[in-house]
Amino acid sequence: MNRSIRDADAGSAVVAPGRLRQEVFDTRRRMRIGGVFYLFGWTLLVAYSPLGSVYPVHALAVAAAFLVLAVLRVVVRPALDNERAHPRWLNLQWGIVFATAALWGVASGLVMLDARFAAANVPILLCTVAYATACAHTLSMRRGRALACLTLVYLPALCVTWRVDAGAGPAWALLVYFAYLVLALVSSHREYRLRLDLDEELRIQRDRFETLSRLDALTGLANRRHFSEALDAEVARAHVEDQPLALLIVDIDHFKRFNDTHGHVAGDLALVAFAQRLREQLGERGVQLARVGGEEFALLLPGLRADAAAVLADRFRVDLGTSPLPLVVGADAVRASIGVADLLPGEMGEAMYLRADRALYRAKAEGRDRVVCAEG
Ligand SMILES: Nc1nc2c(ncn2[C@@H]2O[C@H](COP(=O)(O)OP(=O)(O)OP(=O)(O)O)[C@@H](O)[C@H]2O)c(=O)[nH]1
Repeated sequence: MNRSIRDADAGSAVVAPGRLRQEVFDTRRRMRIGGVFYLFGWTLLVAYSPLGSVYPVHALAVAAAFLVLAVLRVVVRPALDNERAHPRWLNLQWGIVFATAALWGVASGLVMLDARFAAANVPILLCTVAYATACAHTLSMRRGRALACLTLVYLPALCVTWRVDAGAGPAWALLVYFAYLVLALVSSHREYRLRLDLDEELRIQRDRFETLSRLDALTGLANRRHFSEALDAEVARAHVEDQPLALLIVDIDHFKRFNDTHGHVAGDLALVAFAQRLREQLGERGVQLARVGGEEFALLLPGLRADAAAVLADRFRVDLGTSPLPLVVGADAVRASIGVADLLPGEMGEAMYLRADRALYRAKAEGRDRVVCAEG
């Protein structure tokens, strides 16, 4: 898991989509308003030194650049649903942040070098320390990039302080604080990665539970809950595309007797073998094969009318007799009754299911081991 962030830092796109999406979300949230503070800091040092009157055009140009960069941070939005655009957006956003940090570092360093603007030194140092601290704590999504930002903001002021201050005390203090910031960045990056790992683990668990909640544990087919949703979706699609849709409900005959005679375990194995036979013979034709009850299965057949679906169903039924399921020695061949319905104009999935179920009921009532089509 950790590899993905390292890869991302190296510019590779090998990052799990969920993680990348989260990183984009965090980057947006953490970087959005940061540019405004640089503009504020620059305004402060222009206001507290003669910089504005000595170099009015330069001072204004730098302020305009900070303003543009601050606005860009806000207006360049990520398309959260377009995962392929995420790496590009991240690079762009980091580019804006690098430009802001470099502009602050160079501009503030040059101002500090000029003795005429000494009054600006204290605001510059305070702002520099504040921005660097923010870099270390809020840009921890990418360690390397955040370190580069931190250095761009901090290093010019540190170097100039070292040069102009005879006692070097403030420079040492700045250096020690820089070391602290690097350590803080490393630690907050580790915590960030840990959080991503936990989030991803939770996402995987949630997806696993979601899948399990839609599966029948015994046969591995979809369960009734999943089938009901698929039925509604297929019915809606069939209506929109004006295509036929058939539904089979397949029920094993006298399964209680089978259980009573051969035991529940043999019954379970029979259900598994029955599901397997359905899968092999009808699974390819149907979009959705599910176990919807104890010994009851359902299958949707898009593009088929009831008569064509009944032909398939009867072939399956006859095959159960001619090629019995491989079951416990001595067990009679498992037989099944099948109800068939096709979609009527404007009909809802529930109503279609009810008609197929009634057809199945008739098949049972008429003696079992047969296919009956629903009345329209
Ligand atoms: N072994 C096993 N039996 C199950 C399972 N689920 C349901 N059954 C059994 O399936 C039987 C269904 O009985 P009935 O509803 O009377 O149906 P039937 O005996 O097949 O009779 P008809 O459907 O009318 O032909 C019951 O005995 C249930 O205990 C299961 O997961 N495993």
